Amino acid sequence: MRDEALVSCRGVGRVLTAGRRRIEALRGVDLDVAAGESVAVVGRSGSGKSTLVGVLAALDRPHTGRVTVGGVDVWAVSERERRAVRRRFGWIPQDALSSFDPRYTAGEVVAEAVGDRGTDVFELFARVGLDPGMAGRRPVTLSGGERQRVAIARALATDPDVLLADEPTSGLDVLAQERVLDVLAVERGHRALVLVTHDLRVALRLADRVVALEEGRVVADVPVGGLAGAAPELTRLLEATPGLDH
Ligand SMILES: Nc1ncnc2c1ncn2[C@@H]1O[C@H](COP(=O)(O)OP(=O)(O)OP(=O)(O)O)[C@@H](O)[C@H]1O
Repeated sequence: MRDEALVSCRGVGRVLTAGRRRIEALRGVDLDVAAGESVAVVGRSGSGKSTLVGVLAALDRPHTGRVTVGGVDVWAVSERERRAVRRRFGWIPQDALSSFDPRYTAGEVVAEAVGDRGTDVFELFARVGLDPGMAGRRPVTLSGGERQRVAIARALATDPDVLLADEPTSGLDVLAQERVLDVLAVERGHRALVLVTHDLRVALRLADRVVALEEGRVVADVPVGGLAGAAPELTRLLEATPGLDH
């Protein structure tokens, strides 16, 4: 493990089963994320990106290997200690709406995450570019992009060391995507960011490093500056991304 790694995976494997099918969703994954570092995880559908995020956040237990967060071996400690590890992560799901309690207003969704921390909910709304007047609305009445920004405000409510975003702009129109990316760009560097994306342009804009998965394996782990001429998986993604100069 590099000394500066905040989150570290070594030899991580995770097997999922669907009926009789046994899927090795992750195989021997080694990955380090340093404090304040921004890492994009790319790869085609089913390559294991979401599974990796669940393992990084200490939510899902790997079947092989080890995950450490801040030097804590996540699955070797008590459940209580693991919960403390989980609080270091802020989770921005792909589908914000289904992650909200339907009984809550947008403000209540964020207030619940704030808990007794004393952070101002309206300030969090302003930070993600939402009119504080929206706090009284039910998320179902908000646009997709606004909901996603509520999810970011909720993730920021705990002042996490790591923001985990799983396809945070999927299904949004271009303008809404831009707004979400702008909000994440402000957080970049202040805390670590692990961003799952299909879109290499998003990776180039927000990440310091790009990690590519293929069939559960890390096939490339390169600084953004060194993308051109990198591993074949990345080259294919670059070629498949329209409008990219490379
Ligand atoms: N709950 C589950 N039960 C069984 N298999 C699963 C489950 N979730 C995912 N898988 C399988 O595990 C593999 C990795 O899935 P994962 O969702 O991590 O990929 P992904 O790269 O995030 O895909 P996508 O880009 O489509 O979200 C895939 O083959 C998927 O079909």
